[in-house]
Amino acid sequence: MSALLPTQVEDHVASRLGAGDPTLWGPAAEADAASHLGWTALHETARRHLEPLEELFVDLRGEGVNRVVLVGMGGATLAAQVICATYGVPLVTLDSTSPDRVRAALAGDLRSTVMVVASKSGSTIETEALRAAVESAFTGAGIDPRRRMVVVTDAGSPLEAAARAKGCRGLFLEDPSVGGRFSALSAFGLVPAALAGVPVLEVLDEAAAVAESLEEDDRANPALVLGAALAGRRRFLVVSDHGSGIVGLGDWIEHLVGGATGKGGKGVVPVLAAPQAPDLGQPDAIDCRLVSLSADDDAEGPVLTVSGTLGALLLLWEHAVAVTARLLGVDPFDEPDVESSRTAARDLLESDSPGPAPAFVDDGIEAYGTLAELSAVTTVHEALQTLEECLGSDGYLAVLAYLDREANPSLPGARRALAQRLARPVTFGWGPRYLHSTGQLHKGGPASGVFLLLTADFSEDLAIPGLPFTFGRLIHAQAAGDARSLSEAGRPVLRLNLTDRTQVARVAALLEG
Ligand SMILES: O=P(O)(O)OC[C@H]1O[C@H](O)[C@H](O)[C@@H](O)[C@@H]1O
Repeated sequence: MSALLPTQVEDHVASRLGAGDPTLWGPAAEADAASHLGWTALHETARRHLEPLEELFVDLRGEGVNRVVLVGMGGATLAAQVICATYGVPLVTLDSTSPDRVRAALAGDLRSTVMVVASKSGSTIETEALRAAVESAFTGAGIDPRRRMVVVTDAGSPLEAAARAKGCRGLFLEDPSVGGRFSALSAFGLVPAALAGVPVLEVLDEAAAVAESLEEDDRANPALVLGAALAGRRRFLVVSDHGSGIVGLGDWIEHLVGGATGKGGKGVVPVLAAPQAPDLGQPDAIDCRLVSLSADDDAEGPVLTVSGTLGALLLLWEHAVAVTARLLGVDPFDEPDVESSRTAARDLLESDSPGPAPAFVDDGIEAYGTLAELSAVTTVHEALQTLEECLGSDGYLAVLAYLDREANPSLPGARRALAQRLARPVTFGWGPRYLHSTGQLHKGGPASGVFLLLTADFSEDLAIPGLPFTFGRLIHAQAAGDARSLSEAGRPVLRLNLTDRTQVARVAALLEG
């Protein structure tokens, strides 16, 4: 697995990365890399946030405010979720445009709530819509939203300007040179976690304790070992947690690996799985086990075992994936295929057209797709078979559910049986969340994925204050927009729209076969 390792040592990749050398990914990526390498020093530079954070924490607690609702998408929220979950500290993350999910988050106790709005760009549509919804809920409850809103964004973003104009309770600015997928140890990871009650200095200290070793041009450097292993022949990274104690790290790894490597037809496809998942039987799968620091590595066969403290692991994976991107010959910091879905969703929101009619309706489930074969089928069962027949011997199936994750907790469980039945890796993502995680990879990575999108009609929609469409319309436009860009990228896509949410169980049973 480590055939690629010696050249990384000879090329001084680790020390050059530590020194912020933008030439590491080749001439085409140099300009982009030059403005995205601030993350390698975050374990030191992010300490500037700690004092103001502590003051704000004490003030808010003094007012009885101890519930943190984090509003944001992808890299703006995933690290804070891992940090809070690992420390066992509650954090409510609002990263869904499902009307049901938004309504549920707003139904919590607003008197004890502070909202953290996190967005690097400050212009992500979901974040904007969710911020408006939470703000209006505060106002409706007789609470001044400015006193309960903390903003984390890049210096100079439109969100900074809006936060200043409004006069919100806290404003934490991050350095725009920190690449979004590499921002775990920045204000994006630290601010929500600290306000929720995590002693975040510990996380920075853990990262600082390993930082030097990750920059050593040495064959034993774990970032080089991991980075080289991910860039080998095997294209599926099956990540399973064997008691690492780091809760939710897989979701964060999925976003980092998918977004940083999945482009130009290349990339590593992350698959989050339980131990002994059927996906591991495939010859092109890497068995990557997250283990606890004390675990013995007694695994047999080609297995990657990764352990460390939380801060160390966040920094290790960032360094490793930057190395993998170099070996694959891609720019880890760009996302050339993310915009197409956003544009398609915007077009759909602006259009008055009702959109294409379903290919067929089977007992209340509407099937949409561009596969020519769909015109010959009339049942969901046959449509799924048609999609599955598109799966090549090097392919994967992605199930992408634009549903309320809290209301459908068992749906991801269908993944295992499906992987067993298809004898190919299967990934599962919640929409629109995955658009900001594996969305880049699905459209721009290896052209071997086939896609099943699940959407649903909502019995009760929800208005978005200040925007001319509802959350229900937004989530449908996002799903249909991604289906369109996946099809345009040549990927087989089937979208099933459930007109009644009880049909989730029927679809899950069909998937399990
Ligand atoms: O932080 P924001 O600018 O709101 O961006 C949120 C997310 O948007 C995009 O989808 C990127 O692919 C993600 O890496 C990013 O985390």
